[in-house]
Amino acid sequence: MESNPTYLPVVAAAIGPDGDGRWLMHRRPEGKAHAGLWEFPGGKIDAGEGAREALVREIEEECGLSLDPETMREAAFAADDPRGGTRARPILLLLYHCPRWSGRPISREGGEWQWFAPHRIAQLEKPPLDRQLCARFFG
Ligand SMILES: Nc1nc2c([nH]c(=O)n2[C@H]2C[C@H](O)[C@@H](COP(=O)(O)OP(=O)(O)OP(=O)(O)O)O2)c(=O)[nH]1
Repeated sequence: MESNPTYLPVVAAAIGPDGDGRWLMHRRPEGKAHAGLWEFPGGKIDAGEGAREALVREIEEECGLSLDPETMREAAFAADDPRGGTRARPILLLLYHCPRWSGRPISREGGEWQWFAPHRIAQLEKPPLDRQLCARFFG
C-alpha cells in the first residue's frame, strides 16, 4: 500500500508540570487561523525533519524556551477526517509530553503565553484538535 502524503504533520508540546503543577499554553495571535484560541504550542514539521527536532525549533522560535528532546515522550495524537473536513489538507497533530526545558517563555511572534492547571486548560477555548488532545492527555 502507498503511504498517504495528504496529511499535514503538526507537532505540539505539553510542557510541564512546573513547580506549581501547571502547563504552558499559547494563545494564537490575531490574523492567524484560530486567532484568540489557546493551543498546545508547536507547529508544522518541515520536510526531512524529525518530530522532536521540529518541536525544539518551533518552541525556540515562538517563545525562546529550550526543550530537552531526550526526555520528550509521545503522549497523544488527533487527526482530521480527510473526507469530513472542508480544508484541502487534513491535519495530523502529534502531542509530546516535554517534562524538561530551560528558560522562560517570552512572546516572539505576537501570541500570548501562560501557565495553567489542567482543570483550567479544560475550560479554555481551543481549536478542535487541541480539545481532543486535552481530553486525552489530562483525562
Ligand atoms: N494546533 C492546531 N492546529 C490546527 C488545528 N486545526 C487546524 O487546521 N490547524 C492548523 C493551523 C495551522 O495551519 C497548523 C498549525 O501549524 P502552525 O501553528 O505552525 O501554523 P501557523 O498558523 O502559525 O502558520 P504559519 O505562519 O507557520 O504558516 O494547523 C487544531 O485543531 N489545532
